[in-house]
Amino acid sequence: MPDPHAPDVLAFQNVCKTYPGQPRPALDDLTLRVPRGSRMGIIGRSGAGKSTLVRLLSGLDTPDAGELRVRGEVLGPATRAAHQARTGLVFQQFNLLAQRTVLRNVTLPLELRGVPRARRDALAREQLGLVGLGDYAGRYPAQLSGGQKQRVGIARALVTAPDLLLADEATSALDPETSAGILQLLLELQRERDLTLVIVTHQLEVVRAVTTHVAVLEGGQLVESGETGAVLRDPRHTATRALLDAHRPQVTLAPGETLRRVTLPDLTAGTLAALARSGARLVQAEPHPQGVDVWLAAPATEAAPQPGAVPA
Ligand SMILES: Nc1ncnc2c1ncn2[C@@H]1O[C@H](COP(=O)(O)OP(=O)(O)OP(=O)(O)O)[C@@H](O)[C@H]1O
Repeated sequence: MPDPHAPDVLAFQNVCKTYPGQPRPALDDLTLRVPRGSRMGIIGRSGAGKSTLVRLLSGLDTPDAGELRVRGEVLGPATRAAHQARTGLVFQQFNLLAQRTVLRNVTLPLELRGVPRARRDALAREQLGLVGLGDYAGRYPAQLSGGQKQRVGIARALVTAPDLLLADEATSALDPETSAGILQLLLELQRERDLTLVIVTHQLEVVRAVTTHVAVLEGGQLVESGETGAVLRDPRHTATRALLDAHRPQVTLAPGETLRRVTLPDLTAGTLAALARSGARLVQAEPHPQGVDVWLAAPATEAAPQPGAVPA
């Protein structure tokens, strides 16, 4: 669990950013704290300002106004290089160099820092082992699956031993199963190394599976933030509710089908309303690691069969 008394690792204070020629700010007076050791999810619809927030966090871009503090220091020209040295980045499209082997992709950040070859090879091999790719050092990116490419991306991000990891849509290009493996890996590495993880995603299941805290952006503004469970259970802002509604499962029972078991993310009023709209009737619910397992019955069913009598 993150220590509630630890100093925030990141603090945005009234941060504004407008891109040249744009009528509206991409970030508008953003104030947000990311506790050390937490896993912060940044969500919001397209254009809400998520990638801009990551660009500022990574030191790739600067705010027009306001202040960004990292580990207690204002991020600026004097501190940027040191901040970037302690920050790992994982991208949606992996950003591997095609002409380099897996090993040489992972050693790249160490090369840029002048680490001697034997040392950087040893560190990179160690990282590759940790992400499950110990035998892939000599391969090229084109010879890897999407999930393997992302593992290389994670090894490269962590080879410099950062204490902050920024993941921008790290699993959006992957299928659900591969995605789950990558999230599990991120979770394990975050815990083992006591990393602070900031994860930008449009996938609500990623927020649910991985994050301790969540911040919701809308039109460049922070409209809601807090512990993930609380925000998802009881969303206060219409933008958060709209994001949750967009992810609610649409359950339609086939003609003749009387009962079906499905896993729902939660049983909040929004989910129940979505179920009511779909016409399905909730028969029974029980906890499930990813939410709630529910048995749904068609509305026309006179006497719904008992769940235990129906094969799952
Ligand atoms: N380089 C740029 N030049 C001009 N405008 C930009 C630039 N990058 C982003 N914007 C604008 O800033 C706003 C926020 O964009 P940003 O990419 O941060 O949103 P986002 O939440 O990451 O969106 P998405 O989920 O689609 O990636 C948008 O209105 C976008 O059009």
